[in-house]
Amino acid sequence: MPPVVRFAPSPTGRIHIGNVRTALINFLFVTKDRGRFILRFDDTDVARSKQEYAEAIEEDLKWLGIAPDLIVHQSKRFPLYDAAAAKLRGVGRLYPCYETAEELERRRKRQQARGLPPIYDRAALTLTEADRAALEAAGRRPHWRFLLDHVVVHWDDLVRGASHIDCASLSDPVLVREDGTYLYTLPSVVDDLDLEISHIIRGEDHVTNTAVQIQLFEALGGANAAPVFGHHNLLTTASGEGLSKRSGALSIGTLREEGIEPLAVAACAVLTGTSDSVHPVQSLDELAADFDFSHVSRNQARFDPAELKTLSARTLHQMSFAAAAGRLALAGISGPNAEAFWFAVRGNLETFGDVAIWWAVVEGTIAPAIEDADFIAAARALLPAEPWNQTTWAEWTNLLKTQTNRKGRALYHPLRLALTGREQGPELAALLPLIGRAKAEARLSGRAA
Ligand SMILES: Nc1ncnc2c1ncn2[C@@H]1O[C@H](COP(=O)(O)OP(=O)(O)OP(=O)(O)O)[C@@H](O)[C@H]1O
Repeated sequence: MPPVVRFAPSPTGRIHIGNVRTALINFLFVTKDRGRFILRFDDTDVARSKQEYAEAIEEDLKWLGIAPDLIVHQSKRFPLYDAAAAKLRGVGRLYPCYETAEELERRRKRQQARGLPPIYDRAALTLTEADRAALEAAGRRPHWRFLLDHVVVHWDDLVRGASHIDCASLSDPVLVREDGTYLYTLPSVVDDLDLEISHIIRGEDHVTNTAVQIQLFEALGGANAAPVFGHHNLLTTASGEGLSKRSGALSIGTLREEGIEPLAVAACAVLTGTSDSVHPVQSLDELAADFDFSHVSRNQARFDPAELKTLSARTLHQMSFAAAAGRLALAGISGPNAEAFWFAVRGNLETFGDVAIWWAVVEGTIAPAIEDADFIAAARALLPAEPWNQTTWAEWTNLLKTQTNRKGRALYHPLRLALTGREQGPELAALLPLIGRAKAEARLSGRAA
């Protein structure tokens, strides 16, 4: 059976590089085996979730090359959660509790003072029908806890290997609040069962939820209903701080606005914190082919925006024309010279937007900078006849070298300034035939052309 995975963000902000690590690792995992990738919005918290964030997350994933096979919103699936809660109540695994937050806090402090672990003491289980009726008559509304089995839960984690949690060391988790709303745990498991998720791959911020969830999977779906789990390390900022959608740090939207390449974001998000080097890639398929859970480190990994910027430029430097052509066309760069143009300039790009500068140099009008008028006049007089090709530059400058005795920077720099109006740039051997003789001659005469 091909794997089915999900990426389950809460739509409470723009996704950041850490969220994208999770999304991509899931996506790469199923890409290899032709499985399904489900985007599930954990939007049961209606106060904090926003449709505009959900749309932005879809947009950001699309920009990265992730096309979900299915998109679901938890806010539209409440009847499923109600049915699951009813089933748990029916088998005695969901019980009402009436303690207030203050009472629970006092109890925790007493336990700590006596050197006991601060876990819920299950006092509510001893309430009689009459006790409950009295509490409700006094205006108390229950919250509902899942009755854990006090056993050690084991799972074989895709990243962390053999893992276990002793559920006797945990409080029975609250699944339903006083106001009837659900905490994250129950809807998550209900949907994973309903959508037949085979692998839950997520950040290690969720490790502590796993044992509870495995018990819930079994309570709702029977023995062995739990999927395979994998918890990868988290990314932090360069100074080691955690990332949060709500703070907006290192959001994909910002990186995109800065002109960072999506494939560079993907490579950085996936390869940082693994034993593989962070290197440019040509496609998500290439990343997928090389991805291996055993390469993922157990430690948190720092994400360095400076490294991403360099990687983005390196990604452009090796991008094929086929990959660039659509975007070049959108920037108005097409026609018979487009491919030669791309190969001439890609090695000099910091961001893709820089193509406009060089397209103006070869196709538009620029103001030349004449540094050494006599030399430039001599160069103009020696311009070869067309047709021009990649060897024209060498022929022309060799001739100039012998005639003027110039070499190195003194020979090349004034020519570059006159022909491109810029101090630096792509190899002139590649640019010159694209500029063409008419423009070259005009620029060497000091005219804008
Ligand atoms: N820093 C991180 N590095 C890697 N994965 C992360 C990081 N932060 C969150 N994730 C993963 O992203 C997925 C979506 O998580 P979630 O929507 O809770 O994001 P969040 O950034 O923690 O959210 P919020 O700031 O809204 O609390 C989860 O699987 C989570 O493990």
